Amino acid sequence: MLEVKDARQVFFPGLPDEKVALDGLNLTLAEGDFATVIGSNGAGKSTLLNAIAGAQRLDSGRIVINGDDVTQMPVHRRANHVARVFQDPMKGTAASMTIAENMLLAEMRQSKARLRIGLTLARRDKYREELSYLGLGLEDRMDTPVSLLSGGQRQSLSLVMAVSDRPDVLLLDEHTAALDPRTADLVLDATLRAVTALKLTTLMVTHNMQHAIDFGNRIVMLDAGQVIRELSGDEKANTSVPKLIDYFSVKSDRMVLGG
Ligand SMILES: Nc1ncnc2c1ncn2[C@@H]1O[C@H](COP(=O)(O)OP(=O)(O)OP(=O)(O)O)[C@@H](O)[C@H]1O
Repeated sequence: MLEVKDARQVFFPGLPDEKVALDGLNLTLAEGDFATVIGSNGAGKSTLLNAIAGAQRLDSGRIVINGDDVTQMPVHRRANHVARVFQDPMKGTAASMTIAENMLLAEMRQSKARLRIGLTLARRDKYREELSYLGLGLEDRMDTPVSLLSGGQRQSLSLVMAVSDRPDVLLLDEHTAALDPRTADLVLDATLRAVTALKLTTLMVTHNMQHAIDFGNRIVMLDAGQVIRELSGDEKANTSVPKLIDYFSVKSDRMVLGG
């Protein structure tokens, strides 16, 4: 379960270019919820993910994961709870290391217990099996340096690494935005399979409204650092891209009119 309580984050406070990125944002995801997060540029999506991952300390408010208050927990300790896949395929993996070495690194980082370092046969078997679920043949290229993989293969590897230790919360930060449509679909398929099989509590930021509708069980709409609307159940099932766009324009009209 993920709870974001009264999260507030202001950049350059008191200065002329002050930016209120999170304005008392509240959000609760139950265990296994898969929420897509949409909002216009500057709505606060990345700041929200940074706050949950610990990359950014909140000015005020709290982040609670499975009942543990992690607000003050540094990013490296939060890696036991939170996994993240970024938009840039170059960001989640180490280019000069092989696929297997990258997976070992991820395992060491996420592990809740102290692990013995080393690419044992047992580990290689486990990695091979995890990679095989992608259906990309990466399990036969475990000693290939990651620099030789395509963006889509690299992003798929990032996903496998992120979910391998079943994180309490999975953050997907526009993780298919930099891929061509066919590869994006492959990575999204793999995402859906992993999130469903492992029942992961997931937040997926996307600028693609159709993806926001097609994936997950909830849609979270952000505007000006707040959740302005959430859709789930029948409301989500019956929504459409024009309806989502309408919700945003209604909100902007209100803001313009000061309502
Ligand atoms: N490190 C920073 N320093 C200063 N201002 C920032 C910083 N990060 C974000 N902001 C500001 O905070 C606000 C929210 O930004 P954020 O990146 O969270 O929005 P977003 O919804 O992810 O936007 P986008 O869709 O463009 O990625 C914006 O006004 C942005 O300019």
